[in-house]
Amino acid sequence: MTRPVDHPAVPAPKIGVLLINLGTPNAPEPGAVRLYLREFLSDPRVVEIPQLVWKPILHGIILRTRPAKSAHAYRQVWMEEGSPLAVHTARIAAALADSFGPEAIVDHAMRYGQPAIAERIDALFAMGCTRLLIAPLYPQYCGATTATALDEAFRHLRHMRWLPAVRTLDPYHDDPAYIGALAQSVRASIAALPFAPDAIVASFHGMPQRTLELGDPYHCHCRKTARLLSEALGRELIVAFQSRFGRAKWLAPATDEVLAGLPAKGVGKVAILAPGFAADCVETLEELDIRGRKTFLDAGGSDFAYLPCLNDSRPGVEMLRTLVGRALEGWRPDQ
Ligand SMILES: C=CC1=C(C)c2cc3[nH]c(cc4nc(cc5[nH]c(cc1n2)c(C)c5CCC(=O)O)C(CCC(=O)O)=C4C)c(C)c3C=C
Ligand SMILES: [Fe+2]
Ligand SMILES: [Fe+2]
Repeated sequence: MTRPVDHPAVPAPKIGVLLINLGTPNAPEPGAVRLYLREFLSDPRVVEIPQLVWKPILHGIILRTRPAKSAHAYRQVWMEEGSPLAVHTARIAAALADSFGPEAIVDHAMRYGQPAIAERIDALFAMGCTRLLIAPLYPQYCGATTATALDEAFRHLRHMRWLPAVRTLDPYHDDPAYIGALAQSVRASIAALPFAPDAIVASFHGMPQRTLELGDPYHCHCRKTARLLSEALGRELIVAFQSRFGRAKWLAPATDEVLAGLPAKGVGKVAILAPGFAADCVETLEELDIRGRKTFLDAGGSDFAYLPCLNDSRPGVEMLRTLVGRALEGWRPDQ
């Protein structure tokens, strides 16, 4: 009879915190943008029309025309270190690095492109993490963002023999820590402006109206964020939805139409923020700060300010420290 062998000393469990954002091209060039769009727009969580109908449109039209147009947009906002979304997401992860004790490793991944979710889960596991918090950096839940990030993580976990214990970060659209961070950030940005805005616009990324009708909570989450932020600021916010894509009806009102209509309503000075984006990216910096500004000024507005996302600002990082810290409760021996 063989005697059971004692298991070698098991080290204290380590925690991996994996922040996930959307992903972005490697370069502001049509080829790199095409690769990125092909992966992103082939995801059935993002484009919810039958693949048999969608694939010929994607490959026959979109991927032939959009990469050059989008590359132009990316070029205008590209930073020395890379795409703004990648740069800000990496900075957020770096700022959180030592926040949860020596047993926790903070890392980041992208749903599309690099660093890939599978690769970072493997790296965390190789570093000894037997507990994993998957944290999609989307305050408002949407199938097209939150769910697909989680899908991808679980798809990879399926192949692992020895699974870590897994938790996921809740959407945080109505969390007082998030609303407080937004309010603090907006107040500070507005105090630094050379003008007092007549109106503040909260612009969220849009999605098809049909997705709302199918039961996705994203629209309700956006509305609730805006209501709570408006209460915290003690002033009205105009809610709008940007980044319309394709021919279907998207959530209304559209940000560009709202901006074009404000001067005729007596709003000459406007400030705009994008509370649904954890990090500034092409959608905020090019679509709002460059194109939105032009739309508003061309329509007769006199002053326009784009208020930056939370990024790795002090209130933004403090907010994530609170949310992630709470999600790790009971896992950290130092608590
Ligand atoms: C923040 C939430 C987001 C939702 C909801 C969302 C839905 C969604 N997006 C598209 C199509 C595109 N989005 C693009 C860029 C983009 N989208 C988000 C976030 C959400 N998208 C971010 C953070 C970014 C920026 C990426 C970057 O590299 O900086 C693009 C690519 C840019 C372009 O070509 O215009 C497309 C296309 C759909 C169809 C969709 C559906 C619900
Ligand atoms: Fe998008
Ligand atoms: Fe856009």
